[in-house]
Amino acid sequence: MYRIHCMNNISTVGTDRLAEAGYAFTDDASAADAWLVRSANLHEIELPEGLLAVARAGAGVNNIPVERCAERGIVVFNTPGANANAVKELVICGMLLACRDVIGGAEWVHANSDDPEIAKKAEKAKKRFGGFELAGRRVGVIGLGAIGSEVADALIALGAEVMGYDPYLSINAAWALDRRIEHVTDLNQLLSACDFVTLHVPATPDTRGMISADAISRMRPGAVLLNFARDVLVDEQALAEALDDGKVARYVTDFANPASANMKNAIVLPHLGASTGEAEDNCAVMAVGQLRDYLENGNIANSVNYGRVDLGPLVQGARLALFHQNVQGVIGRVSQVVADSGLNIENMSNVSRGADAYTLIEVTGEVGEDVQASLAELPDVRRVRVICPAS
Ligand SMILES: NC(=O)c1ccc[n+]([C@@H]2O[C@H](COP(=O)([O-])OP(=O)(O)OC[C@H]3O[C@@H](n4cnc5c(N)ncnc54)[C@H](O)[C@@H]3O)[C@@H](O)[C@H]2O)c1
Ligand SMILES: O=C(O)[C@H](O)COP(=O)(O)O
Repeated sequence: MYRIHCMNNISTVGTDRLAEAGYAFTDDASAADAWLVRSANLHEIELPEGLLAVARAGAGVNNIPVERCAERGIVVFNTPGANANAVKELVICGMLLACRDVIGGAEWVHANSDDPEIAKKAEKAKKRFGGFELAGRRVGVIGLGAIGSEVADALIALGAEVMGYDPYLSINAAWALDRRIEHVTDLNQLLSACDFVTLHVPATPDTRGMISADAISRMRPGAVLLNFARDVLVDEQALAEALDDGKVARYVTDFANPASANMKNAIVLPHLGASTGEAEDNCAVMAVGQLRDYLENGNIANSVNYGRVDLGPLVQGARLALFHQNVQGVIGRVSQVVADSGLNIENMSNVSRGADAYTLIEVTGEVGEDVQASLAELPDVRRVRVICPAS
C-alpha cells in the first residue's frame, strides 16, 4: 500500500481516487512514498530517502527542487493545461479591468450606497470611470504554451490584434494557434508594438527578470503589463518607477508581494489564476492519474525531470524501474544482471533527459531481493524499484 502526503489542499475529486484504490494518506511527509503539492515551497524541505515521486497539481514547478529530485530518482510530475482555461479567463478579466475603471466605479457605488440620490449622482460620476475597448488594441503574448495560446485565441475572438513570441514553440502548438496571430521572433519588436503585454512563460533561470528595465523602456508609453505567470519574471523596482511616471499605465498581476502590493496603478490579486473548482478538480485528477500510473506500473507521463515511458498496465510478471546516469554501458550491465538472475526480458523502454535516464524492464520469472540489490550496486545506477502487479 502506497502512502501519500499532501503538501497543500488537493481537490478530493482526485484524492478520493487514491483512497478508493487502497492508498493511505499520512501527515508525516518523511514517511510518504509520494507527495501531492500545489504551491508549497519544497526547496528548503529535506527529501526523504523513501520518496518516489512528487506530483504538482498545477503547471509551475519553480517551487520544487526538480534537479535535486532527478539526481535522487524522484520523479516530478505536473499537469500541463489542466488549469489553462481558468487562468485564461482571469487574464481576460484583468485586461478588461485595465481598460475601464470597473474597480473604481464599484468602489464609488459602495461608498455612496446610503445616498438616496445615488441613481442621479451615478450618472454624473460615471465619466470618472470610463475607459477604452480591447477590440482593436494590439496585445503581445509572451509564451504560447497551454495558457498563452488560449489567451491569444480568446483575444482574437474579442477583436484584438495579437502578436505572439515563443522561441521554443513546438510545430504542433504552432499549428493549433489561430492563423491571425502574428508570430514574432524578436521580443523587442513585440514590446515596442503592443498596447498590452501579457506573460505566460515558466519561471526559469532564463526567464527571471525578462521584463527588465531595458524591456520596460522599449514598451509603448502608456502600455499595460499583465503578469499571471510568476513575479520573478519582472524587475519590480524598474516597473514601480515606470508606473510612477506613467510610462507603464497599469500592472495587473496575480502575485501579491510587498513590492507589487504597494505599486501605483497596479491591480494585484492573491494568486487566484487556478483557483476555480474546475481547475482544481482537473489538476488533482491528472496529478493522481499520473502518480498512480508511475507507482503501480512504472510508467511516466508529464514529468518535468524524466522522459515519457509507457509499457501499459502491469498485469503479469514484474517490472524493474531503474534510475541511472545517462552514460554508456549501463543498459548492457543491467541486462547481464537480469539474465544472470534467470529472468526473461519481455519488454523494455529507456529514455534519457540530459544527464538522467530511466529504464523500465518487464520481466517474467521470480524477482528475488538479491536482483534488486545487485542492480542497485551497479555503477551509475541511482535507484531501483521492483514493481509487482496489484494482487
Ligand atoms: N496564476 C496562476 O495561477 C497560474 C496558473 C498556471 C500557470 N501559471 C504560470 O504560467 C506559466 C505558464 O503556464 P502554461 O501552463 O502555459 O505552461 P506551458 O509549459 O504550457 O507554456 C509555457 C510556454 O512558455 C514558453 N517559453 C519558455 N521560455 C520562454 C521564453 N524565454 N520566451 C518565450 N516563451 C518561452 C514555452 O515554449 C512554452 O510554450 C507556468 O509555468 C506558471 O508559472 C500561473
Ligand atoms: O503554476 C500553477 O499551476 C499556478 O500558479 C497555480 O498555483 P496553485 O495551484 O497554487 O493555485
